[in-house]
Amino acid sequence: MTRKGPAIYIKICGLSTEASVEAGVAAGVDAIGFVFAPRSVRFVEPERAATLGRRIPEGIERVGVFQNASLAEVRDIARRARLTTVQLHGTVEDADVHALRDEGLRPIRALSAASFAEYRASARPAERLLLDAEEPGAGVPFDVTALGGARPTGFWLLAGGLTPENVVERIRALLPSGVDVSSGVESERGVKSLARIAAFVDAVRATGAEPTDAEPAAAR
Ligand SMILES: O=C(O)c1ccccc1NCC(=O)[C@H](O)[C@H](O)COP(=O)(O)O
Repeated sequence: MTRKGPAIYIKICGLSTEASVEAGVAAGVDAIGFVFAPRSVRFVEPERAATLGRRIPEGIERVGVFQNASLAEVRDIARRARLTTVQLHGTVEDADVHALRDEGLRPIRALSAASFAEYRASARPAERLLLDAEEPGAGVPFDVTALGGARPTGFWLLAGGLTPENVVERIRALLPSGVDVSSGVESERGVKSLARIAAFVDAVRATGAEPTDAEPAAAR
């Protein structure tokens, strides 16, 4: 793959320390994610995320990760954590996505690869998507055949079990606009490895790959 346009978008997720945020920024990521799912080992309080977010330069998205959260909860945490972006797992109402977008947040709808066919058949307007394994944040890649040969037509992130070792192969197989990683850049569950963050970003950038689809203008 030779680079002809902008680089593949990279999001590192589940950060909770200054050192890991600084490692992501230094490596040149496009987005840093904070997990607000209460039972997650990676959960951070919104105020802690706001403090960490002060180390993130403008232009890098500060993403809040939610699972089955109400619109009121997402709004409240987005304000307290100073988020630019919300990543919505679980049951997600279309009206909530539209409302959050209208309020200036940048929603990413997370779908399991297995549910993508049903989503695609619903012919919704363009929105940013993340295709993930059945259990988010578990470090397990999804079976590519679950997509039935289809893939999103707009901006979309590939997630689920990515690592510095497999990300190039997964990009080549699925041609996403960007990639999202959490477990694969950890030394143990919930503990980010600064060396693996750098190795992951280096591996993606070394492909010279360009995103396959532009981000929908309405989502910018
Ligand atoms: O990280 C969690 O514990 C988590 C909990 C609930 C919903 C989402 C969660 N994480 C999302 C992510 O970390 C990533 O967006 C994605 O699932 C990739 O995770 P991984 O397979 O660990 O790289």
